[in-house]
Amino acid sequence: MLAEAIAAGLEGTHLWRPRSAAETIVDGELARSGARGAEHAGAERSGAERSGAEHGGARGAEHGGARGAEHGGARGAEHAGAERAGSVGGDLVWVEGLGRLRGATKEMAGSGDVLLAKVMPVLSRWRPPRRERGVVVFFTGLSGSGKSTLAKGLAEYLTGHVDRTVTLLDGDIVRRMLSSGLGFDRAGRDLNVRRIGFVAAEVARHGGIAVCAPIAPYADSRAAVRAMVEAVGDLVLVHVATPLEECERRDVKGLYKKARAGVVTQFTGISDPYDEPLDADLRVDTTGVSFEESLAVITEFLAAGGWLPTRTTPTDPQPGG
Ligand SMILES: Nc1ncnc2c1ncn2[C@@H]1O[C@H](COP(=O)(O)OS(=O)(=O)O)[C@@H](OP(=O)(O)O)[C@H]1O
Ligand SMILES: Nc1ncnc2c1ncn2[C@@H]1O[C@H](COP(=O)(O)OP(=O)(O)O)[C@@H](O)[C@H]1O
Repeated sequence: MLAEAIAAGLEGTHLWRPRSAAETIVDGELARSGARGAEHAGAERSGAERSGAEHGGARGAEHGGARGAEHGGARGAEHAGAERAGSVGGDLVWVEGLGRLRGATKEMAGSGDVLLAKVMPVLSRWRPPRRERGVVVFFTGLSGSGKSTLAKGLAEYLTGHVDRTVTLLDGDIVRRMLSSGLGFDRAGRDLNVRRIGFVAAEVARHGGIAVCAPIAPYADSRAAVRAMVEAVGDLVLVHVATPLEECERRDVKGLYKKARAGVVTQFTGISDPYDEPLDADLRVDTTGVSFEESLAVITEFLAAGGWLPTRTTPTDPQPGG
């Protein structure tokens, strides 16, 4: 009971959620067996279902046809297991810690209350509930997929609705201010993305929200970012999975045309690789979907995951409004 009391006391009941269908908690201990992952997705899923988006990946089916935004892909059964263990804020670490704590207190009969009073402040500092925990929303995707538009929209939305600092680290801005001089070869991109991860992790360390939007084409660099961020807070990886054909059709900056002509070299998707993320927390294809719809999918995901108060989703009435 002690562990449950601590989780409840922290308003952090979400922390009890196993991260995938393959992981569960049995009597306060972490086990990898089965069913509870999907069960826990229920409450989180409802908001996104209202918007016709898919959530809580164990189901895996896409709503709204080919144009629908797909949700929670990496939480799906296909990604269950090792890839997810310890990710999304390292909740398993938290759960395991509480499990161990619970085991220890069983041997200390009668001392639970005293222990609770002592450990609560420590645990609270170590792992605050998600609404207060630093979080990095990291968009990745091809040029023209919609990263900057969505990142800017999300940052503006958060600034207006959440009482926390919001830092926008857009790819273009970072390239000018933080990574000027770096090229688009592998080493340049890797360093650029790691720098973004470092700055974002510092924001998260102090309880803020960082919204990042580089292409971040390499799995290794993204993994390094995840490690940096999850040491201090949560990472929500959003794969803006707009297909190359659509990005090229948009050709917002005319770079695809130049890349096809060989004027711009090492262009992601044309002459340089993009590693499709296998660990994305959310996957959004913006093809034929309005900006407002895509943004709502993201804010609802964040609200359902406990990072935002549920009432701040764009479709819900706002205080005073
Ligand atoms: N060779 C090549 N490949 C891809 N992109 C190129 C290239 N050269 C310039 N650009 C422009 O730079 C923007 C991508 O910069 P990023 O810092 O996000 O890239 S990376 O994460 O370091 O790979 C990218 O911006 P977005 O279109 O906003 O993604 C491009 O406009
Ligand atoms: N649902 C959507 N979400 C975001 N952008 C969209 C959407 N639908 C169309 N777009 C358009 O796609 C383009 C994406 O450009 P941008 O945000 O600069 O992409 P990136 O930063 O990935 O290079 C913009 O012109 C934007 O208006």
